Amino acid sequence: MAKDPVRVLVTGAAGQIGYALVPMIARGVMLGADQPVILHMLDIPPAAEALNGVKMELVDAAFPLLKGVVATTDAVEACTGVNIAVMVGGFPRKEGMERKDVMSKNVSIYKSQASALEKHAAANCKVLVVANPANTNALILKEFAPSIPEKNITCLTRLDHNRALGQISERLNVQVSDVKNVIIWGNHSSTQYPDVTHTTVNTPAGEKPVRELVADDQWLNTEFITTVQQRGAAIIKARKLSSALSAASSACDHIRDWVLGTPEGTWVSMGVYSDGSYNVPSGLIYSFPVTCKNGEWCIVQGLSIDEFSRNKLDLTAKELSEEKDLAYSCLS
Ligand SMILES: NC(=O)c1ccc[n+]([C@@H]2O[C@H](COP(=O)([O-])OP(=O)(O)OC[C@H]3O[C@@H](n4cnc5c(N)ncnc54)[C@H](O)[C@@H]3O)[C@@H](O)[C@H]2O)c1
Ligand SMILES: O=C(O)C[C@H](O)C(=O)O
Repeated sequence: MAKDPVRVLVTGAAGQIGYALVPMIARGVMLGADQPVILHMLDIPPAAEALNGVKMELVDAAFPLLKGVVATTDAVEACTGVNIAVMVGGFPRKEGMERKDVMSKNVSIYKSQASALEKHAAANCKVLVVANPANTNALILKEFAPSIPEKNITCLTRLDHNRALGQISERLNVQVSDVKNVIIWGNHSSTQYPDVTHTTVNTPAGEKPVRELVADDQWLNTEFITTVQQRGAAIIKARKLSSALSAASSACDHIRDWVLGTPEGTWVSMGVYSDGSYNVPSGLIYSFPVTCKNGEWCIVQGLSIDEFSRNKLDLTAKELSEEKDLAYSCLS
């Protein structure tokens, strides 16, 4: 029997990530090749004509799984009945701007959209915040939508996770699909900590630790980390636009694994509400290693944290606490 369609909201759908993301969702990349979808696309009035153009293209592409499209500038109409909300709408970082510069523009958007989601989304709607500052926008959304369970509000650090996998794959000249269990700790910013302590590579001789195969701790502890931390800025410098196809693809990975589950023995990185695990202060949206099953994520427990890692976990937590204070000062 055919499945009922799932309603997926994409905010900022007329923007560049939106343009890459909506066809992926309509093709089944996010929820599976047997899952029909109804797309809800929200943007602001100046982008209404462009949004309508995206809707026209979705019709023209004749996606078999796409059972309907709502394209609107009305947040209530956009949020009504949605099962999944991918929050991309906002003001992107331009060359030379720090993420903090975009804070005040974006947190007020997330405060108002929190109310629309809380009142009109389907019960148990899963929320993924992509727009920067992603962790802090997600935290504001959580705080101003108190009836949405905190487990349902997450932010995107899967792009950073995938970037780390990509760097290891290039360095070792192995398939990216053979590398697993990197961790992105903390903020989706240049203080994030890409950690390969527990990362392995599938080789003809079995699974091997990345540290053993790379055999260059100096590179892993310096250049590898900064390359992943600065990758967003490097893309902006090269494209004069922030990353879009990789962000869209990683957003699909994030929701797919959350809804359909992570493969046995594999974890992924998600920005989730901290509960004090790994002595990260509670009350932040912080990226942790998680496994997912039956539509629920769970922080991987018991991983060893050495002194080098501890300092990096604390540094990015400190930045998130400061961002939280700044966000509240922007809102007051
Ligand atoms: N977390 C990540 O890994 C990651 C990666 C890349 C980009 N980003 C962030 O994603 C966001 C979107 O990037 P982009 O390149 O698509 O930007 P973009 O400017 O191309 O698109 C943003 C869209 O949001 C719309 N918008 C603005 N305010 C809105 C509102 N109140 N409601 C609905 N829509 C609104 C704009 O009109 C625009 O169409 C940016 O904040 C960017 O920094 C995050
Ligand atoms: O760094 C940015 O502002 C862009 C985006 O978050 C990215 O990681 O590519």
